[in-house]
Amino acid sequence: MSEFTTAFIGAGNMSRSIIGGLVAGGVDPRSVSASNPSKGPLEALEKLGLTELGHSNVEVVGNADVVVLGVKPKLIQAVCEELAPVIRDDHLVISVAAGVTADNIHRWLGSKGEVVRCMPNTPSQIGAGASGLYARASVGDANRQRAEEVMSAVGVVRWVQEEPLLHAVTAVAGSAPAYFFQFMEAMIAEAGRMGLDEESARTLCAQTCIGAGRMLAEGDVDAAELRRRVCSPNGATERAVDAFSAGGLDKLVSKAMEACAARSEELAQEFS
Ligand SMILES: NC(=O)C1=CN([C@@H]2O[C@H](COP(=O)(O)OP(=O)(O)OC[C@H]3O[C@@H](n4cnc5c(N)ncnc54)[C@H](OP(=O)(O)O)[C@@H]3O)[C@@H](O)[C@H]2O)C=CC1
Ligand SMILES: O=C(O)[C@@H]1CCC=N1
Repeated sequence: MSEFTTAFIGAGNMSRSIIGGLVAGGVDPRSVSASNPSKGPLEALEKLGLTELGHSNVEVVGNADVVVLGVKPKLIQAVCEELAPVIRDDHLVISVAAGVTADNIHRWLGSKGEVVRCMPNTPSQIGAGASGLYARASVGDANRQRAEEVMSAVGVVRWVQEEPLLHAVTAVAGSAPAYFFQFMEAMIAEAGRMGLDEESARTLCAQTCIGAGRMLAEGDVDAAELRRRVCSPNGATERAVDAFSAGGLDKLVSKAMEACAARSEELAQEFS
């Protein structure tokens, strides 16, 4: 990655995941700064080798080239207004907040900074993230490239040309690790009821999830065909897949993703 400095405002789950991924990927931790009101999250970052840590958002921005807004959506306006005096016109400001629009962020920053919205997910922490990016029309090529460079360092990136598509990115990637965790929780619990010890159930389940994900990501075969290849006619898998279909899995997934995207849209309205 090219040389630049990045300041994270808010050091909670998502910032920590991105910083963890950047550092694990070879970014010099001294080129990353972070601010947070409470000490706990900063102590976790100290363990990653970060030295520029503090409680003042303004001070932490210092001379950073890139500013990442990692606070909850309801705090974005206050944080932007606080940062407005130190944001330059050419600053790249990346917001990971769900919903909150790029135009609002730019306005709250005093109409300064080149604002890119990002919808990342927590697997960024291990370099296996999946992020959607959207840039305001005024963002120059250099900062578009830099935003992509930051997020590519922690996973795969896709640009969306229309901002509302970030709601879909939230539903399919930002929030989605939680769906898989919930699915795995249920699988591990059932494997336990069937008699497997917890460690074996967890290891076998997690590895199966990784393996299935990699087959889809790395091959040129679609998910439906990969599923069919596991289902021997009148075999064991078919019974499981039939049970999912009879239980309305497709509809349930649509309903869950629609609810997720709808909440993301609501956040955009609530914090405008
Ligand atoms: N978690 C996820 O999987 C994802 C989250 N996001 C987005 O990331 C953002 C952060 O979410 P997440 O990391 O989960 O939330 P967290 O609550 O884990 O982190 C938010 C952090 O912001 C800190 N904070 C509170 N007030 C301020 C302030 N005024 N200035 C600076 N920092 C402050 C909090 O500190 P303290 O605890 O001391 O109050 C906390 O550590 C949200 O906008 C969310 O929409 C996007 C994609 C995925
Ligand atoms: O739950 C949320 O609102 C955030 C956005 C995506 C993941 N976490």
